[in-house]
Amino acid sequence: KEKVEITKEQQALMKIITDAYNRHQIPQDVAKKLLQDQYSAEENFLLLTEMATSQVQVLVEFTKNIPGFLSLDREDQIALLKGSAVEAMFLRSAQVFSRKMPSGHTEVLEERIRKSGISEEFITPMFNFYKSIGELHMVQEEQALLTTVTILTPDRPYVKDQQAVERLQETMLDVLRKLCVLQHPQEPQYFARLLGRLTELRTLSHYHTEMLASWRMNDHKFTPLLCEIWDV
Ligand SMILES: O=C(NC1CCCCC1)[C@H](C1CCCCC1)n1c(-c2ccc(-n3cccn3)nc2)nc2cc(F)c(F)cc21
Repeated sequence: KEKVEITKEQQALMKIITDAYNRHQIPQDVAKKLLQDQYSAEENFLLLTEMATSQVQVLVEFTKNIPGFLSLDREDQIALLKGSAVEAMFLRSAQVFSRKMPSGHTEVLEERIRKSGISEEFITPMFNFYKSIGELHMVQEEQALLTTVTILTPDRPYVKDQQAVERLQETMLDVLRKLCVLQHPQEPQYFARLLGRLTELRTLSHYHTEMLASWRMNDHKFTPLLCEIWDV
């Protein structure tokens, strides 16, 4: 049985990333807001654009804390942020949905999201993803590292020095792999399952432009930042 051990440096790296991940949270809790009231499709769309805009700002702050990120080529930093913003948003949404809530709250939240204005065809893949993330019962270190691995994806459009990004991502994958073995000793395939979710996440993120366009309302308005990030 191979002895898996997280080194001192890896421990420090994990702490930096997890602290940054927890520090850079969405200011106001969107789940609470959705549980409090039922909104129209227009109000929900506005809420989504507000939440997504502040999430991008939070994502930028978070990436500054990823050791090595700021040493990457400046334009590559932008390419990585632009390329991962939608995935990071769906990943965060999945983590919000999977949080332990008082009984019955998750069902109400699911109902509110189903009726929010998103067109039917995207609801199933979205909730399939949310539930598959929930089933993993990730600890916060795993959540933070998984988001970091998503941001450090070398094959995003316009990345010039892919090797530099690959080296950083591999450093994070090594820590995540060890953490998975230590946190889920009964499940040797856990790390592989976790990475499999990133494939599901990329597929879901391909729908996001259509999801926006098909939101049950006319005249979709976006913030300037979202126009940059969402290609709308
Ligand atoms: O605000 C949300 N997510 C934020 C974004 C930033 C980080 C935190 C969460 C939304 C929300 C806006 C109001 C209506 C109802 C949905 N949300 C979503 C969601 C739904 C659709 C999209 N689309 C992206 C492109 C097209 N659709 N994105 C996120 N899933 C959620 C899961 C929750 F538990 C949940 F609580 C909210 C969730």
